[in-house]
Amino acid sequence: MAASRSGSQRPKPSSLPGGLSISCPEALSSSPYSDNERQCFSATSPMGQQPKDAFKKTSSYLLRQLIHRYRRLDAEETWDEDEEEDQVEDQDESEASSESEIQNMEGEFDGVLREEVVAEALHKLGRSGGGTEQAYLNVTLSGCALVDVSILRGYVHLQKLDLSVNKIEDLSCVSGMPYLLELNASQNKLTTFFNFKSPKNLKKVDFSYNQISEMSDLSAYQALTKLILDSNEIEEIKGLELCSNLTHLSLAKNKITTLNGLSMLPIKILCLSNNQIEKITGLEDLKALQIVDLSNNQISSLQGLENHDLLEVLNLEENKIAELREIEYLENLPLLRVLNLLRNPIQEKSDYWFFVIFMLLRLTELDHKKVTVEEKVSAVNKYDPPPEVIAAQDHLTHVVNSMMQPQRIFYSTLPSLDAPYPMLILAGPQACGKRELAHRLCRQFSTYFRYGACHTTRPPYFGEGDRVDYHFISQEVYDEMLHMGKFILTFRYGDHNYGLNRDTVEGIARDGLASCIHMEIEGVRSLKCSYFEPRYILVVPMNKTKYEGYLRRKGLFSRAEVELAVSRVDLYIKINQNFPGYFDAVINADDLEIAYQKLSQLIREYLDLTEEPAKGLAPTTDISTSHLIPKEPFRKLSTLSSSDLLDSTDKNYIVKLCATLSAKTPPAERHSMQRQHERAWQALMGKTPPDHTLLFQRGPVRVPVPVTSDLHYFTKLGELQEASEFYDDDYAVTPFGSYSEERMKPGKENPKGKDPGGRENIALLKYAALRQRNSSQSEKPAVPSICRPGSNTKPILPPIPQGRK
Ligand SMILES: Nc1ncnc2c1ncn2[C@@H]1O[C@H](COP(=O)(O)OP(=O)(O)OP(=O)(O)O)[C@@H](O)[C@H]1O
Repeated sequence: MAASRSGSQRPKPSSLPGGLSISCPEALSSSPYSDNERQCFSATSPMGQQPKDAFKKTSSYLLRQLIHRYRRLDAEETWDEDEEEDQVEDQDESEASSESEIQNMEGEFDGVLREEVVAEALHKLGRSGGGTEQAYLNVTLSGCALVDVSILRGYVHLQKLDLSVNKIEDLSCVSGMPYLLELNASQNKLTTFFNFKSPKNLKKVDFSYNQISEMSDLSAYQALTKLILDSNEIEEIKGLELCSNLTHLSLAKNKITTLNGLSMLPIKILCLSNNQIEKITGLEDLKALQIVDLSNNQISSLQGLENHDLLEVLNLEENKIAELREIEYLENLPLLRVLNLLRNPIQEKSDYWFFVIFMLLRLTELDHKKVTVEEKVSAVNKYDPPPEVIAAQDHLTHVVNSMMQPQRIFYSTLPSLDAPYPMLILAGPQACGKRELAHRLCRQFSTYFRYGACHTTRPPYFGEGDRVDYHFISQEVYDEMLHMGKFILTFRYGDHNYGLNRDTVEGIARDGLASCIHMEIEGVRSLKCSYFEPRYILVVPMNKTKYEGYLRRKGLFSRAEVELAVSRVDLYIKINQNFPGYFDAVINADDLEIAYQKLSQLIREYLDLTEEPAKGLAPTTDISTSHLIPKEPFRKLSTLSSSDLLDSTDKNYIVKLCATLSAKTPPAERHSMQRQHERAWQALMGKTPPDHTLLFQRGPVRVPVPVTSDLHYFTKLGELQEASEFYDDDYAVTPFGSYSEERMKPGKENPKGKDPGGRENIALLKYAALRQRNSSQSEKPAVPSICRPGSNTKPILPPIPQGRK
């Protein structure tokens, strides 16, 4: 018998008692032996020919064992770790009921493990630890109501021992198992901790759901990799110092208050949920931590987690974390992907969700919810918006603020067939000389440009003139202007606000001049969101050392201001490199004189002031403009060649393209726009049109209309011409304004006597019929109102023509 134990060999019955197979047929089919094993066993074991009466004695134990196993298999199908507690309860109930069943069948069980039961529970035949024999390596005796398992002491080849869900108080039998690798003694009645001589290679131990109250020295268990001690009564972590292979430690549902005794361990998975921990101290040296569960504790700060670079999953559900700033401790954890902060006071913060996502952009799951890309983008836009978003927000603010004020027509928005209102923007870092360049340019080309002084809250430097360089205003005035929608764009630089006032541009536009303004890149970005389409010239010092020296010598700026300005040089150069065409031209500001010559040359080209088109940007010495013959205030872009259009680096491609396309606008459309333009100017000059609409007027206006029947001209803007097409004169009289319904009747004579035979009326009827047909075929065109209500009110803003926003 001793030989059979030491070999972990068990007798294999050739047949089971008949009564057993009838009462529990599934138990037989769930027997762990394969045919192969059986053959193997009978071939190697001297116990293979066990006498039949031995089984009669043990049949009741086998029955117990099989019923337990049957129930366990049944329960395993629905096993879920999250429901562990419930399962344990169910299992307890199941144990109790199976126990009573058995007791009913065979009387009281004394809890002593017998050899026959072990024989049935052995499985996994393999080479023994010594490598010399075939032996059963595993035994599963879970849920057998065992109290005394001392018989196992002789099973020296066991590698895996499952004694879970029993009533065991003493595990000293394990001392006789030198090859044991895994021990599951969960759900027993153990009060002592590892009270057996250490199996040298013991790796995984589960002592959960026992009554252990103290951890003892485990220095003998150096091979230990996984230790589960959940649901005990442990108050202090200790004895683990020499467990140099321990990677998984679980001490959930104990009475631990501090995280001591864990230093220098290679723990990757640490579970300390449902304890009484208040501070995360003592984890500093656990550099391998990957998964940490500290849920259901009393933790109020995340301090102590900031250096765990390998941390991937962190569960802090149901703690006392209240402040958003606590998230900063997790900010630099590069691998953190899953975080649970449910049921913490921090959840009540209004910014909680997006703030945490923003701080921990690598998260894939927060509070059991997947973090989407859209949420990450929103979080970034909220807390650290990219420059484009800042510019869009700035633009939006000014549009909304200005829309809330009474509307009026702007000179700078007047429709034009050729190009939008001309503006020149000099962009570059602070004090690079762009302001001086702008002033010189406006002096030289004073019939074309005027300097547009921005508003600023900064005090003037010595020598600066109010309204000459800036409009110097107080913060209160600035705020007031902002709320009144006065600005086209604003920008905060250093401690001061800057803004481009719409009235500044309007004043210059009213005088028929182009605006020349200098600003930083933020202003450029915001302006690019608007309908303005200026030319942007980048003025940037290429020699940073020289630039820095110049700033220092100026004596106006603090060290930090100088550093900021110099650092922005690279920003400008980078933008110019990364976004070709972002600036229409770039001028090196290292030498301001050369820079000005280049600028002036460029402007003459733009204005088409030279007889010969400029070849390159070689500096010119004579910059007097008296000999120049300006053809037009701004060169007609529609005359540009296709090579001009392809050259998008130094000219505004879109403007040229639109201008070229506009050259192909049908004549009727052009006439309509001309009329619009004319009307808008009249309105600006204070002349209120007699009718509300710009297109249909009462007074006859002579408009050249080509004779054609092409219905293509039936556009909203060309409605006037639609009707005119039914006349064959070159010049038609716009009819609607002076026609009453009475006049529309066929046969009625034109009061001016110009329509013999009612041709005009017929034309109008045809037109009405065509409009009707047109409206039923496509989108509904607005039927021209002959007399709109409220026609004596102020004119509305004219629509912005194609090519503009
Ligand atoms: N409305 C604006 N939007 C954006 N940037 C602006 C605006 N107004 C001024 N700036 C820029 O803010 C920066 C700081 O202005 P500051 O008056 O201190 O410098 P500056 O002496 O005018 O510089 P520079 O001589 O290069 O024009 C300058 O680069 C200026 O061009």
